[in-house]
Amino acid sequence: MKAAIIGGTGYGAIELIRLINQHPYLEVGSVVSNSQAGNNFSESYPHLTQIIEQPLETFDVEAIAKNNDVVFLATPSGVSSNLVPQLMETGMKCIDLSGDFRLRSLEQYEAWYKRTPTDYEYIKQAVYGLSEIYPETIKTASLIANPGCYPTAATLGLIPILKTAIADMESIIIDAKSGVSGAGRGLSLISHYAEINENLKAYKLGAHQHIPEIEQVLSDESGNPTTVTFTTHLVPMTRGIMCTIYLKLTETISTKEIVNLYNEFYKDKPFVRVRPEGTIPATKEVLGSNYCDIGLHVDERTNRVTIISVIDNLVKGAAGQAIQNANIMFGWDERSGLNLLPMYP
Ligand SMILES: NC(=O)C1=CN([C@@H]2O[C@H](COP(=O)(O)OP(=O)(O)OC[C@H]3O[C@@H](n4cnc5c(N)ncnc54)[C@H](OP(=O)(O)O)[C@@H]3O)[C@@H](O)[C@H]2O)C=CC1
Ligand SMILES: CC(=O)N[C@@H](CCC(=O)OP(=O)(O)O)C(=O)O
Repeated sequence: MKAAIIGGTGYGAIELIRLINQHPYLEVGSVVSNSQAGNNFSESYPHLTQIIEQPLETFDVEAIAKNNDVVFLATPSGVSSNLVPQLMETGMKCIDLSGDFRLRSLEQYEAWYKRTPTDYEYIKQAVYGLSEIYPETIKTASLIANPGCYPTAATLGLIPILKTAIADMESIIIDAKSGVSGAGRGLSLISHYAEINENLKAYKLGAHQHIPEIEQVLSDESGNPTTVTFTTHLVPMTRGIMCTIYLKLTETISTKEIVNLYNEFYKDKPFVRVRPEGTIPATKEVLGSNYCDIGLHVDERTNRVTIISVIDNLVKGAAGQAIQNANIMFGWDERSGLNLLPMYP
């Protein structure tokens, strides 16, 4: 099956190509670029010389529909919302990595993304692609809103405990850190070498576009309107996200019991690894892989639990989860093309 990739020279696209290139049922089809159409792909990414040698194409809906079976959009928010309706009209299935189809409320989208939302018709059709939690709806979807990188790590870390009666729902704090590839390939002051090297920055306090996305998922999964305090930080590394999550417990429970609870919740989910009591995951332990690793610790003095959830932002946080969703949509083993050992060191 051929996969078209839009936003061809960005980091999400290049990661999709890496994964599709070794997928048993998918192959790289059209690679579409707004800025580099006509150039050879390996001019943008010389590390793929003699591996992906094909011209970057302009966005031509008919050609994409004729030559491909599925489309991955690795385009920014505000761009995907223009392209997806055109692609869907041809009957193609779309998996969108941007935030354009994730929020059910148009008002929330406008308020947090500061942009005009897409047509509600498409929001209604979009299925939120958190693979471990919504496999049944993903199976029948025509449009997947692939989750944001921070929301993937945060919600996978929180959902099992929110399903119990032991979580104080008003006490959730998510302290999140990302490597700079999370900001994409485009140049910006925040990720400029001299600005981020040997530096640690908090950003978008109380204003991050992932706040309503996290709250939407947690509200759905807990059955109660849920708010969170969510703070993002940029750290001087290339890949990786760590969410350190704190919440108060309403009952006494040991670390061992909570680890058991998470193990039970994720027992059939190959990409979530719950760490044994006493071991705490680090970003490097999931680097280049589709794993989300979760570590847990109950502080019996304060009756708070600390949850550490780590992913590679470009894999489980973007392209890897998009492939996992394609696997579920097309009825393949969800691990197809994703049997990647983390790269260490
Ligand atoms: N980086 C990450 O860790 C994650 C990213 N995402 C989301 O995935 C999407 C892609 O992100 P990422 O690859 O990192 O970003 P990049 O900035 O690296 O790439 C986005 C690409 O989209 C294309 N593009 C940019 N502006 C326009 C435009 N106006 N019209 C058409 N195409 C345009 C460009 O490629 P070209 O000129 O070749 O078309 C650009 O390289 C974004 O929506 C992002 O929010 C989601 C989760 C994690
Ligand atoms: C490090 C960094 O800058 N990360 C980005 C994540 C962007 C992203 O992937 O978000 P959407 O897909 O929701 O647009 C940020 O914090 O905005």
